[in-house]
Amino acid sequence: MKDEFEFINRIKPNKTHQPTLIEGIGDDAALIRPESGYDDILCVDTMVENIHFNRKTMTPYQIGYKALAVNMSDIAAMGGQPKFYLVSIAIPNGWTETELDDIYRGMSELAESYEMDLIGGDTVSTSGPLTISVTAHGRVKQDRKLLRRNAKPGDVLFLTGPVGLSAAGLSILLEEAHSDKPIEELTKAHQLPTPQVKAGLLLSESGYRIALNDVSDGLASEAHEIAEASQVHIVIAEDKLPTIEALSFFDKKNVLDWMLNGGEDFQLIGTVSAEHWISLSNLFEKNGQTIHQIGTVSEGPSKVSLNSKNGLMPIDKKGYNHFT
Ligand SMILES: Nc1ncnc2c1ncn2[C@@H]1O[C@H](COP(=O)(O)OP(=O)(O)OP(=O)(O)O)[C@@H](O)[C@H]1O
Ligand SMILES: Cc1ncc(C[n+]2csc(CCOP(=O)(O)O)c2C)c(N)n1
Ligand SMILES: [Mg+2]
Ligand SMILES: [Mg+2]
Ligand SMILES: [Mg+2]
Repeated sequence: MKDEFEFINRIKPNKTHQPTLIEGIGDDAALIRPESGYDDILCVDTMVENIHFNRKTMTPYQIGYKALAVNMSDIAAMGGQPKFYLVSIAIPNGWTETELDDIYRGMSELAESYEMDLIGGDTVSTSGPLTISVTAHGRVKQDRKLLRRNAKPGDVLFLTGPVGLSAAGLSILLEEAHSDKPIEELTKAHQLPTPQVKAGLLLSESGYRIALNDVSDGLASEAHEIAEASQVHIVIAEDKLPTIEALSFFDKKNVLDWMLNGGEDFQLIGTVSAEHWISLSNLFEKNGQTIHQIGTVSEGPSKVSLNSKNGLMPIDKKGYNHFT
């Protein structure tokens, strides 16, 4: 890159969507106006080259798209509507201007479909790997937030869609797993995950008491987070886990491990009272969204078990961990 100022001018959006934006890119910081009746949601997730992606697994466009998608997923997991984002990027030598533009194109095309505005960020050089950190802002109606601590014994455990696809896709991209059958759905799930914003909004608008989490580290790990925050025992029924045909081309043991511990699927896992489950699933059907019951919630102590044909077995918080 010749000059970071020229770069910032290039990535600056030439139009914005959100009426609550007062000042976007260009001053010391962005200004947004709070909206009465809503709480603001703020989150940040970072992607680091060789940890979250490498040159073989993701194109620059996909890196940008996913860096924003994972943050929209956390907004969705709070039941929120995403509104704004900021991007901090540390760029090593060797990345071309075209590649950097492609990273931003990946973000802006995803942002555009949700009318999210880029309102700031930071651009630095680094002697380390490319690192991109996206801060997202969203809003949720006051008192409609969907917290991990909301689960209660007797609840239904649900999932918005199949998991394990991203881990399968990653294994294929890393050439650890192979199949002659069509597997594009798996690699795409890894590279261009869809944040479940519409599902999160439906869950929030339902008005029911809902515990919710997005599947970034793996189904088992996210279920543990709900179990710990709510002090409950979560039971996942193996035969109720939704799947897709492309996963059936792989060894069953691998598939179960991808499903439970793979992560990066960004589906939403949550709980709702048994009383409200049918009307919630009807609401999803009416709105063209999927939701599946995958288990139940019972009295603590907090733990997660898998109910399979071998009986009930406790499962560990074995998902992705950066330091083990
Ligand atoms: N370095 C940090 N400093 C302050 N708070 C942090 C830090 N890292 C995580 N947190 C906070 O800890 C909580 C859990 O974060 P975590 O990153 O595990 O959630 P997540 O984004 O849902 O998961 P993932 O990062 O796997 O997508 C959040 O409230 C987050 O803001
Ligand atoms: C090249 C390559 N190797 C391994 C992985 C797997 N991986 C990395 S981070 C993560 C969990 C979410 O991270 P975080 O907790 O930081 O949100 C997973 C499953 C990958 N994506 N790319
Ligand atoms: Mg995080
Ligand atoms: Mg999350
Ligand atoms: Mg996250």
